[in-house]
Amino acid sequence: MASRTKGKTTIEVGGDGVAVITLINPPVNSLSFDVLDNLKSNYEEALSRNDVKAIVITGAKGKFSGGFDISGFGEIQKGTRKEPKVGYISIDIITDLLEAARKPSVAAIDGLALGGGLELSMACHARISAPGAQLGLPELQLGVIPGFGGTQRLPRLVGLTKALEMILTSKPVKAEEGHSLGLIDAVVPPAELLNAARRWALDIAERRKPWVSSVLKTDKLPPLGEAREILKFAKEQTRKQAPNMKHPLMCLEAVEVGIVSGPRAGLQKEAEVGAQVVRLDTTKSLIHVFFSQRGTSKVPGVTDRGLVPRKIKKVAIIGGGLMGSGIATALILSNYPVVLKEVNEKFLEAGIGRVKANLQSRVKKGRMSQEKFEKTMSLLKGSLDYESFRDVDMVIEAVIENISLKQQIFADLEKYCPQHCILASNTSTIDLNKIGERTKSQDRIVGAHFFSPAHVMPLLEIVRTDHTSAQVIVDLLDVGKKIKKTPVVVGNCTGFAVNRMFFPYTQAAMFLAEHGTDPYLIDRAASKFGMPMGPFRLCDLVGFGVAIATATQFIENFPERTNKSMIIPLMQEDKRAGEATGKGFYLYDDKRKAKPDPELKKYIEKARSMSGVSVDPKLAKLSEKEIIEMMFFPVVNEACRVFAEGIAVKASDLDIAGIMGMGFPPYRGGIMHWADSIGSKYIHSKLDEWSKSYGDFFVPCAFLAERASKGAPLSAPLEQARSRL
Ligand SMILES: C[C@H](O)CC(=O)SCCNC(=O)CCNC(=O)[C@H](O)C(C)(C)COP(=O)(O)OP(=O)(O)OC[C@H]1O[C@@H](n2cnc3c(N)ncnc32)[C@H](O)[C@@H]1OP(=O)(O)O
Repeated sequence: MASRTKGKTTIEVGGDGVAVITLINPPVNSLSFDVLDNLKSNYEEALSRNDVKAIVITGAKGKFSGGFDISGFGEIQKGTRKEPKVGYISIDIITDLLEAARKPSVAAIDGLALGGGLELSMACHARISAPGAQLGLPELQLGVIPGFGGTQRLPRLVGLTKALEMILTSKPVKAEEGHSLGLIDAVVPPAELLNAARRWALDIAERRKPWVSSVLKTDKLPPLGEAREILKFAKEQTRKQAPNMKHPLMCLEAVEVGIVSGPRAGLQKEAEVGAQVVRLDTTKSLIHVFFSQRGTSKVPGVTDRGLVPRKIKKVAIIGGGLMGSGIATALILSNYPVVLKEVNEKFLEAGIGRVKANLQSRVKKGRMSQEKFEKTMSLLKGSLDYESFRDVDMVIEAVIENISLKQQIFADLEKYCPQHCILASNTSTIDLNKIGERTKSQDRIVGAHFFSPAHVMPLLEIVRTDHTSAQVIVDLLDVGKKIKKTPVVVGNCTGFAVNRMFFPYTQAAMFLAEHGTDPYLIDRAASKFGMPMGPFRLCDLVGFGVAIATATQFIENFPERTNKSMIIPLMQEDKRAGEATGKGFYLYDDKRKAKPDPELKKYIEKARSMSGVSVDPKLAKLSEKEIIEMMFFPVVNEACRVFAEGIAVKASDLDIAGIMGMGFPPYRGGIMHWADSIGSKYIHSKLDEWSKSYGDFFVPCAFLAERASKGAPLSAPLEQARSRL
């Protein structure tokens, strides 16, 4: 059992005969076991008291509930909490005690009702909401299923198709949409919420309003044949979109049982499936990702010092290329006024044009109104000089990767920007100490490494040097959150965390191709493993220019463990440089669809002969599992180095960096979490074996060797405070 209580509920009975039960468990009133125990006692009290005619359930401080306390799943997985009897919460408490009670209840929803929170409200006999509240069942995203009756009640309230959409996408709807769907009975201003809910509850008690048990509704359900077709289609889509996960299909089974055999059988099935999914590896990984993602903005020695983020009122961006314009888009979308500086009118116009195009694509997709487009664009000003930099609070430099150019820019910035201004660079490879060499402002120099396209990709690497002040990091963490990025704070080194960890991924792929493994098989194996695309398709997407520039940095900085391959340079000589040129490892049609190219063999054979490599019969016949190991164990090896060097504060930060920056499948929990699921001993032994046959690229690092010798997890914190940060 958990040692301290987490959250509670209170009950207050008014003169009108309404008992108001309030969920209290900051910050999101999650439904911990303690809250649920209290809720049960308060409900029983309300039902037994003669002065109570009806019940209202609400959440403290403007939030109904963020759902079941997710850490409870972790406790069950680790065995530190005894699992409640199957169906105890969803059937015994929520259905038989709450919904079947002889006194009506109304949910008064403000802020959010997610997961178990929405499910609890659906068991009430009506739901009143404040405008804008978020309503959703995001459980699948966490690897679990709606387990408090959501698989049964949501289809009965909003119809099967809409319910499946909400469950399968995990996307919430706003209260207003919920109202039109039939999920919410009335939307009222926040100040009137509680009184409106009290009146509604009394109206039900006195039969002036209908007494609806959602679980017994049938009017929104399609006829059985149609329902089976809808479910069949949903299952097919799910198998296609989430082939490596079991829980979405298990969830659909619970929905199906409810429709075919009735809600009681459905609730029972949901409870059984709910208990099973908690033990799945994919679920453990997704829950790890939930907490790790929130953990990235907790940086020891920085965020625990009571520093308050300063207000960033205006930001300047230098360079309106792909990155600069993407960063500008991300900032204006979150209401930051931005000055975009370029070297001449033509480039400036092109940069502003790119921002415009980014926003226009939202308007086209119906995700932004024309009015909002104009308002957002009005936050962007162009400039050809530094005059407008005199009142900016932050500058982000996003020019080409040229050290002396960057040094000049930072020296200029020091002259023109106010003393408090944060001086950030979006460099992906260059040492920040070198960039700031010609200034005396080292404490306010920081890396703000965005991933392309910057207004879409969710990761922001915040790179600090030994001199960057904690205040600057706190400020940038706050900006990151405001522009809806997941920030990860990392140390200064070539490639920082993401590029450095994942460089061996492409390196290993080139090595295998040169030694006889089919590149298209490699890409297929990577996609099946869960990567958004394989390494060769990725090289085509980023373009060979970028691939060669990055490789050069790595070869210079880590010569002992880089595998030099001529495949890409040879293709580039022939003007095939990736998707932008219509061909690279693949051929591309007008719709950018990739098709394998038989000509590729020619380049690989030539590269092979230039490097004096011959086909290795063993490597030419690798299974998909072996391909994955040979590509990802070197990634694990580099991640270990990054961790051991203190470039990342926590192993879980590397998990998030890889998931958000490279698309490593979240249901594998991130690179370090995945490695630990395999075991340091096995990974070490494989790398060791390959290094003996194939050279230094595979040599396991000292950190990995040490952990393997002890059988210790790779993600365990460093024993000594060796962090450079
Ligand atoms: C049986 C049931 O069907 C199963 C369930 O209900 S599973 C739970 C379903 N609910 C969810 O998936 C919602 C998860 N939470 C969220 O999406 C977001 O936290 C939110 C939209 C509620 C709020 O977002 P935001 O304001 O950005 O705050 P965010 O930083 O994410 O969370 C604030 C804190 O609340 C915690 N938290 C949020 N939801 C939680 C939950 N359901 N359980 C436990 N902790 C939760 C976060 O871990 C974080 O803690 P920290 O401050 O110590 O890092």
